[in-house]
Amino acid sequence: LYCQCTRQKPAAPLPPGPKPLPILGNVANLTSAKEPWLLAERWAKRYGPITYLHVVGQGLVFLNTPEVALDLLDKRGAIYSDKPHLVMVGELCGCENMVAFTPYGDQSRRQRRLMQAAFGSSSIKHYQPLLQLETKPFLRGLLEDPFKFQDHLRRYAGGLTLLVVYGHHVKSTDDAFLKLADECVNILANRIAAGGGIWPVDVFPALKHLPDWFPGAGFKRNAAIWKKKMQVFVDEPYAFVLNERRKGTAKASFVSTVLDDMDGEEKGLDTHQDFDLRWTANSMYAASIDTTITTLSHFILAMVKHPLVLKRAQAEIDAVVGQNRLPVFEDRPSLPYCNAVFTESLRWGVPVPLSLPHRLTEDDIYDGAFIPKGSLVFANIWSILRDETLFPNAHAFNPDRYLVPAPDEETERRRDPRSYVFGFGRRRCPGMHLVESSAWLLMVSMIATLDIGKALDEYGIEIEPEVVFDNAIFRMPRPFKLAVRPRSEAVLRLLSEESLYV
Ligand code: HEM
Repeated sequence: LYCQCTRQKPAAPLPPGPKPLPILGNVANLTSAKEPWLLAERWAKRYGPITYLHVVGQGLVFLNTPEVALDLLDKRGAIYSDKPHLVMVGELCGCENMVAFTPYGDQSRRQRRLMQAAFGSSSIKHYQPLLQLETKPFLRGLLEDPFKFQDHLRRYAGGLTLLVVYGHHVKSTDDAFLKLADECVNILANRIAAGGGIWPVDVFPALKHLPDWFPGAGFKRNAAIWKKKMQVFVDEPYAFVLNERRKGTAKASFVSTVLDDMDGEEKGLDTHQDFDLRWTANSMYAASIDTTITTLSHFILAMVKHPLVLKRAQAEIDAVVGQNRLPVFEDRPSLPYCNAVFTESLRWGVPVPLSLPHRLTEDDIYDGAFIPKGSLVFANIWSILRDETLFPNAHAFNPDRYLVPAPDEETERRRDPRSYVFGFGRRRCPGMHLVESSAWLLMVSMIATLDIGKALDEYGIEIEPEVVFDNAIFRMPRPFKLAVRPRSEAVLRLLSEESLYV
């Protein structure tokens, strides 16, 4: 089949996969999938560690075990780190400079160096006081209107990211940057990248030469509007930091840290660096919102479904922290059960189940199978985190699985979901150290202050949360019903006090 699309003769058989139709390939297999990761899991069970299929000649490869994902995406990272070249998303909407879409090369390496410098594990402690600022407003919002928990999470993730990336403190939902950011993330997720970001112009690139007024060229007119909006979102918060620095009032943030480091250099910022920094900062924002909402929604869902886990975690917090203050990072080593709940939430939720696709830049042979250049390669994180040998009774939410010490370091690494949930290789999530602090803090703060459980219907009968997934990239549950109550009067008093951290 590969020979239908290229005149080259494959050097070995392609990896196994579902039988394709002539020319169209596996279009039918994919379009019917609501939760594509379930389909990928079925193929993994049937065909083994690597699955291959194609859609109109475009190869799609799923890597279904940790070994294969590490061997290819990590060890052969030099050829497995490019991104799909998308005409609509990249060229026409101007997102080609966003980190998650940047082709592999000098630009992507420069962007990742910036993120590593500012968001590497050793830098995160500088942001920890900022992370505490957004906790109380979130908890208050959740108590006021529990059904809107995802709106509160969106506001929380937005506020936190503006703070950490640009040092901008959001004080109300009318905040201009927050509104701009919300609008742009919405355009990106629900307009530009809806349907996986593939548009007819990606299949037939000649369409981009249609005149804007031409019938059917509406996508070009929309792209021009969206591109302009995204540029404002890239420039305005960045200009805010430059201005704050001129006034001497800038807070520590991703942008200010990078600029401070560059001040030491003789020439200051050249145009390249300036361009890289403003786009990299913007990418951090876009990448953090849906991932954070998804991760924390799964934690809340787990608490609704498992009241005994919540009780046990609360008892641990009461013993270590008491009820007169919120947990802080220094408490973390004394909270092993809460840490296990956090780890299990990452595993059970699988926020980005098929990771983001990497594009293979050279033909490759692995374990006797031929993987063609240009294939889009997906790490099947979902199947790895539901693997019964790694995680017995894998569908159950069970923090206890981490409480028995692992016999050795290798087992410890293999059973830690962090080895997988953030992807693999040179495009691995650069926000993972931030999440490790921010999501942990929010989870333990919820555990410390709130009773989270099932909502009751008009007859006082508990409503089982209905769990539905609509998004093909993020495993974000549709908002479900729940009940949230303060654990005590003391909690209410604590939450009404303003934060004094900054
Ligand atoms: C629990 C929350 C999160 C999860 C599960 C997650 C997961 C992922 C995954 C699976 C990828 C694809 C990696 C790959 O291609 O191999 C990714 C990429 C990325 N993530 Fe995250 N992420 C989270 C939060 C964040 C946050 C908070 C930020 C920013 C502050 C962020 C920034 C990024 C960026 C910029 C990329 C693109 C990297 C590249 O292509 O080089 N993520 N993330």
